[in-house]
Amino acid sequence: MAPFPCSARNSLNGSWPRLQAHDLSHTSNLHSFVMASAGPPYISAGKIRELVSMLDVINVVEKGLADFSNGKVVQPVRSFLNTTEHGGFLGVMPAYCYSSNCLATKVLTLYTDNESKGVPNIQAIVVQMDPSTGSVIALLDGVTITNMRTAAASAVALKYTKPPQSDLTLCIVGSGVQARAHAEALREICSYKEIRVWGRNLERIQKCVADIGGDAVNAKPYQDLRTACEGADIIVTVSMAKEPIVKGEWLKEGTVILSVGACLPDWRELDDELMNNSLVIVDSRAGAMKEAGDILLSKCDIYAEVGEVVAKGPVNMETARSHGKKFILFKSLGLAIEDAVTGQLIYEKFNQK
Ligand SMILES: NC(=O)C1=CN([C@@H]2O[C@H](COP(=O)(O)OP(=O)(O)OC[C@H]3O[C@@H](n4cnc5c(N)ncnc54)[C@H](O)[C@@H]3O)[C@@H](O)[C@H]2O)C=CC1
Ligand SMILES: O=C(O)C1=NCCCC1
Repeated sequence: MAPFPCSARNSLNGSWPRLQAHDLSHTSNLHSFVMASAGPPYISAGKIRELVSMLDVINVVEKGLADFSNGKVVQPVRSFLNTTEHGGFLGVMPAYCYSSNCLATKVLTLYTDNESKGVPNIQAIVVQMDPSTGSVIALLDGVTITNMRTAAASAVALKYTKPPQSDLTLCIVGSGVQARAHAEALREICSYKEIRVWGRNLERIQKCVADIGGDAVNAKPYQDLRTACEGADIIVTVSMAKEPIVKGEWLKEGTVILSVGACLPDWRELDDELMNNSLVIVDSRAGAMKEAGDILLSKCDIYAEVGEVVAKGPVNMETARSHGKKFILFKSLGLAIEDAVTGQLIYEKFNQK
């Protein structure tokens, strides 16, 4: 049955009035009563971190990506509108998947210089619905979900492309929110002899290094980007750059690049040499052909979707070399299904408590 009696919601203004006595006759369980009287729960950042681990999120995102590439997900390429006068964007990201029993939409805003205003550059809310009725079952903190599922998607890509050696050097390009989330998620997949963190501002790099775990995880600050990239086995780019900042000529053969920034068609983080020498794996071909500036402007080829790689098995440098490539690169743009499966997992754990 629906999680709340029809009469509990005011159909004119969509508000959630308090339960009326006569509604109880339609209400057969406590869950329905609570939903009807208080409206859908809001699951906060702190609660989300209590309910799910990064590994939990990596596991559901891996299945979500495989389902996506297998045609089991209904999801349009997201739509972005510009708030031109304020230099920002609003994005809407709906997804439905029968096999993961999830229906959700994320609404997000992307601004690039909110720091001076004391708010994050990316803000979001996830609206989770019951696929069988369309009823809203929860509102969830979308910033935490975005941080965790984005880093989880990169972790899935790394799981299927990781270099064979055991003591790896990870270079993180950017020292913001995603830098921290990626340090956490990528440590679930490999161990590192050094984690290099590059940024433009020493104080912020040092803060990021400390937040990641400092000496305990061999994290070190780097102020020169070329030095940070040279010799790295894995490079994750999580900056707000709009021009290419990482150059292919700096990298050693066999480097795995997880490219997370530059999510708009005229934004870049990586130069043409890097893109054209990489075996490129994307989260969504359709998304990449609309939004990925590094792919569109370098005119590089796309090898596969990461969900196809999950289904078929790991890709290594032998595959890359057989395609005439020196690097393996995952281009992440962010998919609504990643939010939907993560939101559903959090909602289910919330209800088990
Ligand atoms: N693929 C995906 O699913 C997602 C991608 N993103 C992208 O990841 C990137 C990082 O996001 P957050 O960590 O949340 O942002 P943030 O604002 O917390 O951090 C951005 C970092 O980039 C640096 N930066 C800003 N302008 C730069 C420039 N011109 N050159 C070099 N560095 C610059 C900042 O100093 C900061 O260290 C953004 O490009 C964002 O759009 C974010 C969420 C999801
Ligand atoms: O998928 C997301 O969420 C985002 N992708 C690109 C940048 C803004 C957030």
